[in-house]
Amino acid sequence: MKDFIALLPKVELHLHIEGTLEPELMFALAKRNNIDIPFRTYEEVSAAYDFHNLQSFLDIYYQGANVLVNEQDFYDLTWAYLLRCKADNVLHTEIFFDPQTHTARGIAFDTVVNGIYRALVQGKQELGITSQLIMCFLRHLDEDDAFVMLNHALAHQDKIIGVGLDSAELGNPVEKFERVFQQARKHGFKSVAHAGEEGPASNISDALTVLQVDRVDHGVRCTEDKALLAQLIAQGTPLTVCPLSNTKLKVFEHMADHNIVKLLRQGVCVTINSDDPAYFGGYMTDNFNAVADVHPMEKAEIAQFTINAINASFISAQEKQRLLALTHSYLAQS
Ligand SMILES: Nc1ncnc2[nH]cnc12
Ligand SMILES: [Zn+2]
Repeated sequence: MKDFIALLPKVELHLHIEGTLEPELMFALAKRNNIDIPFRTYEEVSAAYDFHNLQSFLDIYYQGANVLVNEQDFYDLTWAYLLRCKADNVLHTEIFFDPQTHTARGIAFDTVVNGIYRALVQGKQELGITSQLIMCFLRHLDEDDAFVMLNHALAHQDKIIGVGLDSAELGNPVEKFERVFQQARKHGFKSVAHAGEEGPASNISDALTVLQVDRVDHGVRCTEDKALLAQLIAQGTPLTVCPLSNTKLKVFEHMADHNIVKLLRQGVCVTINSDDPAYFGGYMTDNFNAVADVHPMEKAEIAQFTINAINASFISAQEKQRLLALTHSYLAQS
């Protein structure tokens, strides 16, 4: 099955670009920008990446992002991720970025977006990988700050397809962001939100009713509410699930406990994604393998994750047809 997974066409819908910062690039950028980081060796990094919940990860993740200063740094980060996509046969990717992590340190919004976007344009030209950008609001910050970001995003609407919501779920209900999401939707942005990762199933319902999101990021705790689960199936609401992230952050103790395959078989539109691959131990192919290793599946079931991701993506109907045809033909040949 490993060979089948390696060459399977893939679409990624849940990827934080700041979460692709590999230790090697972190060291190089720290040196280039003269930034102090608390690690000197790979051993120190891997010891620090021993997370017990979401917050213990977020503390390290925001600290790592401090090495990103200039446009070239954001370009280098994104280009390195696109090379991983190429290696994993990811044909299309929808990438989150967290501007507030950078503007709070005095980095201009334009520096962040322009650096990332330059790599994405090159990725399309040289690697044939298509992409979209989704700007996330940090849910531990306030509404005013989110509106400042939305105004920045409006000036870059040619580059940004949607808005999202990430960071600490517990203690930060979505109501704070109802108006900013409403405004974003009025301007034509798509919307997504992290919900039901660490927080209860009611956070998923709130993301759907209060924020009216097009997709739910994670959403794995939907099984705690049978009516919600039935609604997700009936409405075909996509969940962007991140298996290695979930076990690293102890949402599930072991991959064998993970509910993604059960959800797939129940007819939920679940997809496989890497979230913050530099921190969680793997990119797309690694995530597919981690699931398939302990949850035996037919090839058609594994390919269904890609089919779901294509259908759930923010690409044109024509582009969806092209990717679906590629995936079906790969499955038929193998
Ligand atoms: N898994 C995750 N949950 C919430 N916020 C995040 N930011 C980066 N990764 C995240
Ligand atoms: Zn995430």
